[in-house]
Amino acid sequence: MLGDGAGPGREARRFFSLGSSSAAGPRERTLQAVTCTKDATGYLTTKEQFHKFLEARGQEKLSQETDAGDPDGCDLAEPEAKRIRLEEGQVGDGQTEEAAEPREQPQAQKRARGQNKGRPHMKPNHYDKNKLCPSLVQESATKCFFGDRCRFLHDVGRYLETKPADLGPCCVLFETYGRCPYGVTCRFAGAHLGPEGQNLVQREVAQAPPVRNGLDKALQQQLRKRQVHFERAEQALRQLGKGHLPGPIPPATVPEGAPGQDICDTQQAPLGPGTSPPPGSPVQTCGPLTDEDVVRLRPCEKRQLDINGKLYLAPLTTCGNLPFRRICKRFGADVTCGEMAVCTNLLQGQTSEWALLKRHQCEDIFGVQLEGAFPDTMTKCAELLNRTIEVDFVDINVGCPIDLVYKKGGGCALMNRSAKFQQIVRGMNQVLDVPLTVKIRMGVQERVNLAHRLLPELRDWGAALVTLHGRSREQRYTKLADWQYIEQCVAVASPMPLFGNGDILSYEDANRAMQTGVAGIMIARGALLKPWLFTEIKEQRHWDISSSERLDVLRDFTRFGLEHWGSDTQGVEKTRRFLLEWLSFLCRYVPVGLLERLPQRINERPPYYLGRDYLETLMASQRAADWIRISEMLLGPVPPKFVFLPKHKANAYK
Ligand SMILES: Cc1cc2nc3c(=O)[nH]c(=O)nc-3n(C[C@H](O)[C@H](O)[C@H](O)COP(=O)(O)O)c2cc1C
Repeated sequence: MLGDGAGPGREARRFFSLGSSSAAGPRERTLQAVTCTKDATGYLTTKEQFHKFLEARGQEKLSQETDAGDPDGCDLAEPEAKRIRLEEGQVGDGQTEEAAEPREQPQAQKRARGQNKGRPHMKPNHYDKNKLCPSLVQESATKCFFGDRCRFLHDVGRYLETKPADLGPCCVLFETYGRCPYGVTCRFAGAHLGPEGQNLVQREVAQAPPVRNGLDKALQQQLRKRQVHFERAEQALRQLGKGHLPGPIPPATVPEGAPGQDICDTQQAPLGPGTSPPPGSPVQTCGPLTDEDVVRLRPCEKRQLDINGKLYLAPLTTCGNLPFRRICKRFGADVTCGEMAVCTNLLQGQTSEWALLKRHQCEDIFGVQLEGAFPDTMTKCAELLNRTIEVDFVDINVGCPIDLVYKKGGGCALMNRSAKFQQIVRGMNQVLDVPLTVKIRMGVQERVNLAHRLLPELRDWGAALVTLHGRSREQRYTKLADWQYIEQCVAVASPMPLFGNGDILSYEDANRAMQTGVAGIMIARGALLKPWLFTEIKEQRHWDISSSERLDVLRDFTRFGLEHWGSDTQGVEKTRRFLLEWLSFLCRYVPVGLLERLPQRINERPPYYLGRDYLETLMASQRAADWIRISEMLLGPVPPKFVFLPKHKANAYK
């Protein structure tokens, strides 16, 4: 029996078997506690007993349960009214599908799906009423433009009187870059403030900025004023409107019949008005011409995406943020993708949407994912991204089940709108210099599979790769992914590579998946439950990771988070919220050493169990208050009146 070794929490050791309940079919096997160590309270099978036991051991009682997590044609243009805004962190797929729907019905009447509605919404500045004016923090800023009307403090002394205590002696930004841009507002400011309160600079910032794909302020202005021209997109859309099915337009367009004529590299071209030369005038060059400039690219000459056999970390709204992806990269993820971005929000220059495109330098094969329902906005957005960001591929989310997206014809709905779907794929493909990939589901309704019919079409439309999530929209996470169907689809997609996605939580799952003939696998919840899964797959082993090693992983996440979101109060609290969202999934991991039979399966619901030490027990708790406690170990005490309810019902097993 595994997990039988001695350890500090020996008396609390539990063993679990992966038995099938008599009523359940082979697919609905549950995790069952088969052995419990007794203490005065008897078998620790209930929450109350579990708490009593902890109390008896002198451990602090785990906090009370919150209600977090219930266990369980030719028209190419997007109508203005249909433009949508997803709330920050709303999922593009997965379990929070109703998060943005209007509340027409009382909560009780609705089917409990995988998201927590009515979450307390905190404004970002909620914690920092006594904020210091940025003009006093930013080194480049000289004076406050708002003068007397500025609502922030201008007296550093007064600010310091109310500023909460430092959270630690070391500032990650100061340590990494030799200076902390948050200066006196940093929650670790003691590490870099001089005797007179001046912000110290240790050394010059030598390395290139690690995060790419930021939104340039000038471009944002132009987007907001709708001054950006989309020449390639418009050309592509014109052709599509006429019923032509064109191939990709080369990055630098050459007027017909004028080979060798001067051209302007669109990558370098300014984006605003006046960027296009007046009609009839020769197109200007920005540098010497290459052969590629003067010869049209054929589809086969587009940049290729060769990720066969690689481990692909799925796009994960809210949870798949840049700090989390850095963690997964360190554990061996090969391919990463940004969280789903709404194309209309990108076209409007929304800062929060553009933040989803950011790429860390460790992300060597990186793509971004777009959601949209109309060829014009999707094609324009593709052109915009082609000119402005560094990516290896662009993915379209045609698996998104959320009603808000679906009802507007996006996400999964595109699988039933093949004319629009085709125009989107062809239009985007035409303006992108990087490969276009598509993520789909089996279909929309449970017993009406569409993927096998769409895959040959997607191949003809020019998709470089498709990922198939082996479930329908209707199914959500209620049943296991259908890998048999994925296997059938491999042949029809060929020679286009097909990645398979669904339920991979161990190297055995990964091996089985690869045996279906897919080009590679995409991992979503498996990475949230145990980001070291990538190592397990690569090293073909189960890793009985200790609770202190897991805490180190979380510590790294908070360091990456502070680097990414900032080390001032706002950055700390943002890091905490994303950590808490992740913890709502992490708690589902059952340590290898406690399992009687390996491996853990993703649809198995772990019972209440005791870990081999206090931390392991705490990490297994499904209570938001215990996740908060873990966050406090890493980021200090939460602000007064802090509340947290996860967006995703991570434990929505069915
Ligand atoms: C929290 C969460 C967020 C997700 N966000 C996205 C997303 O933004 N885009 C997307 O295509 N799929 C998204 N998905 C779906 C996953 O990428 C994946 O297709 C699905 O979870 C099945 O894979 P799994 O069984 O490995 O979890 C999300 C899933 C979860 C659990």
